[in-house]
Amino acid sequence: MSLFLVNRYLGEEEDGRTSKESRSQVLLAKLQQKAKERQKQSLIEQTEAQDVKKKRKTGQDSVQEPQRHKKRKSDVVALHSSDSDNHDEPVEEKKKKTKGANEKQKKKKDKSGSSAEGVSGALVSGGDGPEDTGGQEEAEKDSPEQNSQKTSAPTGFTVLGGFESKPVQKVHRVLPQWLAEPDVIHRDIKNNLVPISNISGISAQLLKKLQNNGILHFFPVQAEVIPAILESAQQGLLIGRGGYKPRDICVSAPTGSGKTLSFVIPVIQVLMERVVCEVRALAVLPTKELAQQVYKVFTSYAEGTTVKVVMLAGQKSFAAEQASLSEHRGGVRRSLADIVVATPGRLVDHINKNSGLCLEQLRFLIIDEADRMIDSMHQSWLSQVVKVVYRSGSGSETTSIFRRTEPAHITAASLSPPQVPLQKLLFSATLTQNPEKLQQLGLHQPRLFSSVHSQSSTTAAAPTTKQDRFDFPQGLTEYYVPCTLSNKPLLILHFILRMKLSPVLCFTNSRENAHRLYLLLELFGGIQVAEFSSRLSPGERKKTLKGFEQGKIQLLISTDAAARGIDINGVKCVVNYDAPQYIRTYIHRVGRTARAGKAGLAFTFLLSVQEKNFLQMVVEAGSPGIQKQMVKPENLKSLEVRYEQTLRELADVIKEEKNK
Ligand SMILES: Nc1ncnc2c1ncn2[C@@H]1O[C@H](COP(=O)(O)OP(=O)(O)OP(=O)(O)O)[C@@H](O)[C@H]1O
Repeated sequence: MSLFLVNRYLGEEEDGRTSKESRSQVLLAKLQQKAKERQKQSLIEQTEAQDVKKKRKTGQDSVQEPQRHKKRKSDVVALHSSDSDNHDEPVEEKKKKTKGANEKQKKKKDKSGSSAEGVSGALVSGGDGPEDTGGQEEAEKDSPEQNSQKTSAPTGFTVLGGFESKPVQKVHRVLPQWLAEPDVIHRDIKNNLVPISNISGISAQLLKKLQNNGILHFFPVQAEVIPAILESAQQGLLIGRGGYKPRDICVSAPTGSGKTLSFVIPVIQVLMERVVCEVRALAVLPTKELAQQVYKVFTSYAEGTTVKVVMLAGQKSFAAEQASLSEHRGGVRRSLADIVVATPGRLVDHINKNSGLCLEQLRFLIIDEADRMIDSMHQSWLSQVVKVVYRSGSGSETTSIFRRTEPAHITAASLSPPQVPLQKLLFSATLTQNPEKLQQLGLHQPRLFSSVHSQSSTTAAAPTTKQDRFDFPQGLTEYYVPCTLSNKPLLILHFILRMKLSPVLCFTNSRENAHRLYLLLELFGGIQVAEFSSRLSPGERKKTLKGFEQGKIQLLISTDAAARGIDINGVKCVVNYDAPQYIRTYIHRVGRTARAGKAGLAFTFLLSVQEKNFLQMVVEAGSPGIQKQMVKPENLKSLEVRYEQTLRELADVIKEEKNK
C-alpha cells in the first residue's frame, strides 16, 4: 500500500518542473500530511474499538461487530505505514536539537534533504538518482544502534539496501617465514652429542683446548650454530658466502644448553687467521657478572693464540679500560683488542669519551640475552654502536676502496666495493618471537636456530599464539608448594634442614625481601646462608658467587640479579621464595639448575591467590608439567618455637639497622 503511494508520488514528481531537491521536499510534505491523516483516522478507530469492547463487556454486542473488526485490521496496516514516518520524526527532532551545535551536519542535511527524505529515498526502491544514494549514505553514517533501531521498528515499508552492522574481520598475525620455520635444535642434549672432531673448520689448536677443558662432544646448539658462523666467514672477513653479506643469526635454546661456546669457538677460530689486530668482535651482555663470565670463556679459548680479549664492564677504572683497548706509538693508534666484551652502559661511555675504541673493522656483534638487550634498547646503545661501525662511510674515507656504508637495498653498485660486513649474532633462552621487537635490531636476512618448533604456533600460515612459547631444560623437574605468608620461612628451613637440599639458590622479588630473609635465617642458625643483590658491591658479589660455587654457602638468597645467564656449577635446586611475575623471569630463574644436560629441581612457593594465574602462565609457556608438592603442617611444627623467637630477634636487628 505504502509502496504504491510512494510510486504514485514519484510519477507526479517526474511530471513536475521543480528541482530534484524541492520535489523531494514536496514528496516528504505530502507523505507527512498523509501520515497525519492516517494517524487521526486510526485514533478515531481506536476509540471506537475501545467503545465496542466496553459494550461487549456489558453484553451489548451487535451483529455487525465482526465486520467492523475486520475493517480495523486493515487499518492497522495503514497505521504501520504512518508509524514508519513517525519513526523518522524523532530522528529529525534529534537532528534539529543538534542543529546549532553542528553546522556541517546541517549543510549535509540540507543537501540531501531531511533524514525522513533519506529513508524515503531508500524506500523509493533501490535508488535511481542521487537522492537515493545520499539517503543511504546518511543512514550509514548513523550509529549502528540507530540503524538497528530503524530496522527493527515495525514498518510497512520494505527497506532495501542493508543497514545491518557487518562483523569486523579479525586480523590474524602471521609470523615471517624465518621465524616460522627455524633450523631445529634438538632439545635432548644427552642423546644428541656430536664428537668435536665431526665439526669441520675448527683448528687442531682449538680442538686440543676443548679436550683440555673436558669437552669431547658438542651440544646440539653448538653442533648447529658453530658451522653456520664458520661458513659465513669461510671466504675471509671481507665477504660472506658467494660474495654476499652474511646473514644474521638468532639462536633460541634452553638455559644451560651451551649457547656461550656456540659463539666463542667460531669467533676465535675466524679471528685466529687475522693479520692486524683490530676490534672485530663485540659481545654485549646486560650485567657485569655476565660480561665477566663470557670474558672468562673467551680468554680461556684465546689463550695461546694471537687473539686478544678485553672487557669493558666497569670492573676496572675507565682509564685502565682505555689503556687496555689501544696504545699510541709514534703518533699511530694500535688496537690491543680483537674481541671486546662489554655491558651496554660502559660501552656507550667508551664510544663517546674514548677515541681509542675503533669499531670500524667490527665483523661480529654478539648480543647475548638478546631479549633483555632489546628491552634495554631505550639506552640506544645499538644505534650508537652502528653509528661508529659505519663512521668510515662518511668524510674523507668515503673514497677509500674499503669504505663502509650502512646496509640498504642490495644493488649491483652496492655490492661492487668490498666492505667488512657486520654480522649480528643473537642468543637467548627466551628470544622473543615478536617481529616488531626484533625489527629494532635491524637484522639482515636473519636465520633462526630454535629448539621451540610447535606446528600450531609457528607455521607461517597459522596465527601466532597470545604468549610466546619457550623450551625448558630436559633435566628440570618443576614443583609448586602451596604456602601462606607466615609459613614461607619455615618451608625454606624445612627444605634445607629436613630435606637436606643443598646448595639451594633462592629467589625473592626485591632486595629488601632478600635481606630480611637472609637476616632471619642467619639468626635462626644452622645454615650457611648468604645474600646476593645490589646491596652488595661488585667485589662482594663476585666473592659471594665464588663461595657459593665452592660449596661454602648452602643457601644463596638472591634477587633477579643472579637470575639470568649466571652459570654456577652444581646448583641442585632453585626455590622461588617469591613467585616471579613474568614467565621469562621464571624460565631464567629455574634455568640456574638442570644445566648442561644434568638434573635439577625447581620449587615455587605459591599463595592460594597466586596459584591459578601462575600455573596457567607456566603451562601456556610450554612447561612439560609442574607438580604439586604439599608440606604437611606437622612437618614444620618442630621448627616453630625457635622460629617465633628468631622473629623477635629479627625485629631488634632491623631496628638497629634503621638507626645506623
Ligand atoms: N659441549 C659441552 N660439553 C660439556 N659441557 C658443556 C658443553 N658446552 C657447554 N658446557 C657447559 O654447560 C654449561 C652451560 O653452558 P652455557 O652457560 O653456555 O649455557 P647457556 O645456554 O648460555 O645458558 P643460559 O641461557 O642460562 O645463559 C656451562 O657450565 C658450560 O661449561
